[in-house]
Amino acid sequence: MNLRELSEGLATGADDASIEISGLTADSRAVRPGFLFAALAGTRTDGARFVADAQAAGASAVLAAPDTVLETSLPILRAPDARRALALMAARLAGPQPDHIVAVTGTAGKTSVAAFLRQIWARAGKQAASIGTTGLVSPTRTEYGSLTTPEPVALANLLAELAREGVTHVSMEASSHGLEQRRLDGLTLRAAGFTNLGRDHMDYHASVEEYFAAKMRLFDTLLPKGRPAVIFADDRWSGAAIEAAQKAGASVMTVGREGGFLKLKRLEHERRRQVAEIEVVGKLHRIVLPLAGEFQMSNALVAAGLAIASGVNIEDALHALEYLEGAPGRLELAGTTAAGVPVYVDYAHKPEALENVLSAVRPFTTGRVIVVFGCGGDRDRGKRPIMGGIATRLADIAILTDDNPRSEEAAAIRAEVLEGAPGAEEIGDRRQAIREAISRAGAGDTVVIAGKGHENGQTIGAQTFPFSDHEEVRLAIADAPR
Ligand SMILES: CC(=O)N[C@H]1[C@@H](OP(=O)(O)OP(=O)(O)OC[C@H]2O[C@@H](n3ccc(=O)[nH]c3=O)[C@H](O)[C@@H]2O)O[C@H](CO)[C@@H](O)[C@@H]1O[C@H](C)C(=O)N[C@@H](C)C(=O)N[C@H](CCC(=O)O)C(=O)O
Ligand SMILES: Nc1ncnc2c1ncn2[C@@H]1O[C@H](COP(=O)(O)OP(=O)(O)OP(=O)(O)O)[C@@H](O)[C@H]1O
Ligand SMILES: N[C@H](CCC[C@H](N)C(=O)O)C(=O)O
Ligand SMILES: [Mg+2]
Repeated sequence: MNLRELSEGLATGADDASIEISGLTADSRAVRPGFLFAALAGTRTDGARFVADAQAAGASAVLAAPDTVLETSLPILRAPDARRALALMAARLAGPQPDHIVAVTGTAGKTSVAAFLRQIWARAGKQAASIGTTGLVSPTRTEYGSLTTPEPVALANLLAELAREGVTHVSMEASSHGLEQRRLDGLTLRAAGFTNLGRDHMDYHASVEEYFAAKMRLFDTLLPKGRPAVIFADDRWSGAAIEAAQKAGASVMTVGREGGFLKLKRLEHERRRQVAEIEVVGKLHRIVLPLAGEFQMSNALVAAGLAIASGVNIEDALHALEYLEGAPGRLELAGTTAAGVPVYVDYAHKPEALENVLSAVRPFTTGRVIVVFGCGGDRDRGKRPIMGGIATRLADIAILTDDNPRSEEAAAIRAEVLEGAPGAEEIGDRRQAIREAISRAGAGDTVVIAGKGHENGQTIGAQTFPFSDHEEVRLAIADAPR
């Protein structure tokens, strides 16, 4: 595609039809001959500093914001919102995307909703894929991912590839970083969803209001007017989300106990399943959800709402809930000890998630709830004592351990968690902590290993060492004295 076709209506300043553009990137290190390099200001540095590198690597043009100072002989494209222009150009260059793309945002539940929606679609006979924290799952492949919302160029290429492979339905996670950084701006959404808002990423967003506003970009900027916004109705932020979506001209469908479209009338918890009565347009449906934890019922309702919003009929969408499999590492039963103690692995690495998962196991625990938890380094520090408080308040035994310390001193992270968790025991070595929890558990107890979920490595300093909570649980159970 030439520079004129690529930039028409998106950026100005250079529209040379004789320049062929072979690819796009915002990273000078990824530039190949014929690429357009987007020089973007970031959180640590400014892409403008790397224009010479990009040119040396063969870049044919540069895209930048109006006020970015650039020293280069390359043609320069300017756009008021250069990140958005990059996403739109990436989509234009990559080619057609699947017809039905649905994105879900919220502090917790995105991965689960995206996975559930893919499963509902698949059961309805659609060629469906999901993209998010746990990677890509499509009818033909499963790939581990590193970001919750991939970067715009990678995302546009992946979507075009999926479309070529025959995928028609894609569910995606929209993280607040992804929304704020315009990673999803090149997508045309059929519908969008909201689960809840809690504390997270206060290192990145200046305030909760700003964090919420970033999430609302999904409705006010990305979702075409008149399309369905499926909103979980029982959260503290539901009212504000409904208002934002309505203001943006979306067709709002609410789900949950307070839901107007899918209304949860009754819910009975069993150890490994829940029985729900859901009212839809005046009719009551009885559903057995084969997953534990009320939050999974909430996620299932959002997913069913989105499936219906994207064309699945009501009966089929609700019936599909009876076959749902949890996303990997989301309140996932990783093993059962000789004494019959269930050991769950869960990705709770933020306050509300930890609170929810510990509350979810309480109803079917006759003995003690034992939790192994920690906090990652180079992330929101404010959540550390809060999570410490939740663990000691809601578990009978709280064992504090390391998550991914990244560049931080692990002991210093633990010290910050301990400020809010005076009663917690401290075992830095995660493997040891898991073994200790399992060896102490007796009949009637429940063990929760929180924080890392599906992750298959532990990042200490700049290195990631192979580590799986699932594997450690299995080994600990196998080695435990009977
Ligand atoms: C904090 C954050 O979100 N950073 C993202 C952001 O980087 P940035 O623009 O701030 O990067 P920067 O280092 O300041 O560099 C500025 C620019 O110079 C460019 N550069 C830099 C060096 C060089 O040699 N050449 C060059 O061109 C960079 O490519 C960049 O475009 O934009 C980059 C390009 O899109 C992202 O890769 C990067 O994500 C990093 C990898 C990251 O870890 N992000 C995490 C926090 C994240 O996005 N998480 C969310 C949410 C997770 C959750 O909800 O729990 C996710 O969606 O995964
Ligand atoms: N609807 C919900 N309400 C509260 N907590 C939830 C909900 N859904 C999931 N959780 C908790 O949050 C954890 C992460 O769930 P999930 O991966 O589905 O969310 P996410 O929004 O994708 O999170 P992340 O941004 O970390 O990828 C779960 O392991 C569980 O502890
Ligand atoms: N997408 C999240 C994952 C956190 C996972 C947790 N195990 C941690 O390391 O804090 C983030 O980058 O903040
Ligand atoms: Mg996720």
